[in-house]
Amino acid sequence: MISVAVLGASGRMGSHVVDAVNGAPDLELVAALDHGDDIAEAARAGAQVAVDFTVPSATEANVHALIDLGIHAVVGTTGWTEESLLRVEEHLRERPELGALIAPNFALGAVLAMRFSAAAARYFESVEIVELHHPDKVDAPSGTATHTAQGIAAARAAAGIGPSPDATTHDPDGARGAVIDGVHVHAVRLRGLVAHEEVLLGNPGEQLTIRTDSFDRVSFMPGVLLGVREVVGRPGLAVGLDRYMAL
Ligand SMILES: NC(=O)c1ccc[n+]([C@@H]2O[C@H](COP(=O)([O-])OP(=O)(O)OC[C@H]3O[C@@H](n4cnc5c(N)ncnc54)[C@H](O)[C@@H]3O)[C@@H](O)[C@H]2O)c1
Ligand SMILES: O=C(O)C1=N[C@H](C(=O)O)CCC1
Repeated sequence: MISVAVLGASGRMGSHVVDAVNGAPDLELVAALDHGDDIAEAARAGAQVAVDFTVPSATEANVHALIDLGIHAVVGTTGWTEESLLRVEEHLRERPELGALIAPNFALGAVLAMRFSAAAARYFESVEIVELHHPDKVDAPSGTATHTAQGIAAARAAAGIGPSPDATTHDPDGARGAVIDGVHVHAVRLRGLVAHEEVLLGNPGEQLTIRTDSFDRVSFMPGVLLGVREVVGRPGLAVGLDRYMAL
């Protein structure tokens, strides 16, 4: 039995995680904490793993606190940077028995879409990303789109491919979107959506579209539970659920 605490337990994702943990025969929910609660309560309750679905401004501090408390971390909250990930990696070296999984998207379809996009990237001249989410989301572009762009850019760089062609010289209103590692990312916020992403890859005369849709937050739960079960045996930092999957 793995004892689990949930941080952000009252939120859209956290409340689903509470239900998923309660429904798993091999997991026990020992703490459901939200804003204003003392994170040390997770340790007092005996948590081995804490799942963090909070806010980008709080998640890094939560992970450092969990490491100090001797608790493995499974993190879905977005907003991570190369620098904040490095700080966690360094902190974990002080506690070599602990693991932390930080994953921008736990939906299996999204994990595969990120992998497929990186695999396809070297074969296409042009690539752009459109991410589409519910309008209550506080961050843009999405963590998933950022991670997807980084994977695509790394694959293109490794293959010696230059930037996507783009003749734009006049764009005073930013219509070409954000640019992450050279990849244009467009963010849509629309009532009715949950979490969606399209990767558009173009060549002369052809297009490949890789699309993933989460229609319901239950789609993230198998990945979260996989992370909880695996993190206890995988010390160090892992970024992306694919690190725990045999892909
Ligand atoms: N990785 C994934 O698969 C995935 C999926 C969906 C959402 N997300 C990300 O998860 C995060 C949460 O999304 P959401 O839709 O559940 O947001 P939400 O606003 O519904 O929930 C966030 C919760 O965190 C609480 N909170 C804020 N600061 C806290 C703190 N310091 N300690 C404990 N709780 C705190 C809030 O009170 C709230 O209840 C976002 O960053 C989002 O992008 C990731
Ligand atoms: O609903 C959100 O917020 C989501 N956030 C993640 C992201 O930013 O990529 C994952 C999808 C849902």
